Amino acid sequence: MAKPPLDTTPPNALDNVRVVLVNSAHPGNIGGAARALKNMGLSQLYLVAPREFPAANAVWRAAGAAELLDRAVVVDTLEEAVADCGLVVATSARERRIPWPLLTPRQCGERAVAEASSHPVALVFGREDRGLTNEELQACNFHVHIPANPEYSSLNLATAVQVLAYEVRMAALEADRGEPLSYADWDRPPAKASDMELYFAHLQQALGELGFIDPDNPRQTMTRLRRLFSRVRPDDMELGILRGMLTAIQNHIHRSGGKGRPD
Ligand SMILES: C[S@@+](CC[C@H](N)C(=O)[O-])C[C@H]1O[C@@H](n2cnc3c(N)ncnc32)[C@H](O)[C@@H]1O
Repeated sequence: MAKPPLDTTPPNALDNVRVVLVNSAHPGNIGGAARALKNMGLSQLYLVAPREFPAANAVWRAAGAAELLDRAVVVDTLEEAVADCGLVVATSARERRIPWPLLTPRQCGERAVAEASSHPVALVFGREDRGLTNEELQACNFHVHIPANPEYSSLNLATAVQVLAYEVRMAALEADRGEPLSYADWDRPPAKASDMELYFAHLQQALGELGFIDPDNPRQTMTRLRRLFSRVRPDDMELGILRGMLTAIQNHIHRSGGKGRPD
């Protein structure tokens, strides 16, 4: 009897890493991404407002991975897709004006696997024609750029998914061999993406009341603060402390009947 192919899948290591496709235009790419995921032992596919889905072309391109399409989670916004995630990594084919903390694809795979044992991890991919918006990128902890030919660096969407899914699998196989990853365990889980969004809204409101920013026109200040906190990645308890501090500042402002900074 023929031996079954060697199963090198690390148990459970990959179930907590999801791939999020934002506003994909071509169902063939969704199918291609599903196939890439299944080839690499990943299974969680999230679709943010796909232009055409379900679609026969997606099933055709998915080939033997069509069940991932049946189980795909379809949501309206990126915020919903990553709400419960402790680590959110955006992929981008080009550099942005305000650079964000950057990971190589290899570091991304290692970090995703190291963190997936304690909380859901999201890898976010953009639209075929214009990638992710700056706002979407700024909702993520890290950016990953696949160092392709600088003269032609934009990969097909499903191909980009394949590259990162491969790195996640390689990191999972390394971890399974017991080779230590360079991330120390933390005593608390990192704050969830949805809690970070509530924090940023609270911060903007408090800084507005303080007179530090114009609430209607915060310019780059909020973006830079977002980047700062994305870099720090507070845990859930630290975020609670930060929100408590904001509330105390707001109470103080309200008690003194006005803005913090004299006009
Ligand atoms: C065809 S690309 C979008 C290209 C788009 N014109 C742009 O400038 O962002 C579709 C998606 O694939 C991923 N991608 C393509 N090339 C990439 C690269 N070199 N590094 C990281 N992600 C890449 C990103 O998620 C990107 O949003």
